[in-house]
Amino acid sequence: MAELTEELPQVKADKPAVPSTDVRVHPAPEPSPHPRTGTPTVIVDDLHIIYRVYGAASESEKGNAANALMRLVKRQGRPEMKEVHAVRGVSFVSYHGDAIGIIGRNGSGKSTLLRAIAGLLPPHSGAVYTDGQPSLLGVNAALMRELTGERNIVLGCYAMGMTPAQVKERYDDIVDFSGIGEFVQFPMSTYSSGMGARLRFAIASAKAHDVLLIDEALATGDREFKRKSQERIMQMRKEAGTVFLVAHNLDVIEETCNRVIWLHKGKIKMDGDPKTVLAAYNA
Ligand SMILES: Nc1ncnc2c1ncn2[C@@H]1O[C@H](COP(=O)(O)OP(=O)(O)OP(=O)(O)O)[C@@H](O)[C@H]1O
Repeated sequence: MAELTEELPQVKADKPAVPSTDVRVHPAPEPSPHPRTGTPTVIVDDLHIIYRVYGAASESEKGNAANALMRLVKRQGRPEMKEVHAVRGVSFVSYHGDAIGIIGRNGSGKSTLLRAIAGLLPPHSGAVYTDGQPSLLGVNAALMRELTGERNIVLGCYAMGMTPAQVKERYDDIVDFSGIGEFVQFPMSTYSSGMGARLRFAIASAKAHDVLLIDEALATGDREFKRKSQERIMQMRKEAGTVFLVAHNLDVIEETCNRVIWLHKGKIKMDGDPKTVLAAYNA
C-alpha cells in the first residue's frame, strides 16, 4: 500500500486532465498480490459498471412463452428497465511491462472491464486512472468493411496518430504481418473473419501503445499468426507498455501473460501468476 500511495502523485502529475480532487484512493485498491516496482499504468479502484436495458422482461414473464405471444398479438411493448450489474467492485493496479490475461466464463464481465479501462463505458461508481492513452483492439475494432485493406491500413494508422511518413514506413510491415497478401487490394467485406482479425491486430500493433487492450482478437488467427502475435505482445511488454488480453484460449494466456485476473460474476475471484490462477480455474 505504501508503494501505491507513493507512486500515485506521479500518475497525477503526468495526467493533468484528471482533476486532483477526483484522484481518489479511498476506498484504496487492494495491493497487487505480486507487488511490482515502477509507475502504475492503470489503477482500477472499486469499479462498478451497470448496463441499463430497456424493454427487458419482468421477473414474472421469465421464460413465459404465452405472455410473449400475448404481447405480440396485443402489440404491447415492454416498458420495464432492467439493470445488469456487469462489473462489481473490481480493484487492481497494473505496471509498465505487464501482460495481464483476463479469464472467466461467458458473461463474467471481461469485455465490459476492458471497455471501461479504454474509457468507453462510464463507471457507475469507482474509477479508472490510466497513465497514457489506452487503445482497445477488439474483434469489432472499427475498420470499414466497404474499404480495401490498403485504405483501412492508412486510415487506421492515421487514427492512431501516425504521420504520413510513418504510415509509409510501416505499411509493408503491416501487410506482411497480417499475411493477407494480395487481398490488401480487396474490400474488407470479402475477408474471412480470421483475415479481418489479423489485419486489425497488424494495424494496432504497428504502433507502440502505453496500454493495449486486446479482446479475443487473436481467437480467429491460425497457429502461425498466433505465434507471431504472441511474439509481438512480448515485444510490447519489453518496450514497457501494458497489455491486457481477454481470451478463452488459456494456452495463449499462459504463454503470453505474466499475470492473470480471473473474473467471476463481475468480481475478481483470483489475481496472480498464470500457473496458479489457471490451475485453480481449471480445477
Ligand atoms: N451492451 C450491453 N447491454 C446490456 N448488458 C450487457 C451488455 N454487454 C454485456 N452485457 C451483460 O454484462 C455481463 C457481462 O458481459 P461481458 O460481455 O462483459 O462478459 P464476458 O466475460 O466478456 O463474456 P464472453 O466471454 O461471453 O465474451 C453479461 O451479463 C452480459 O449479458
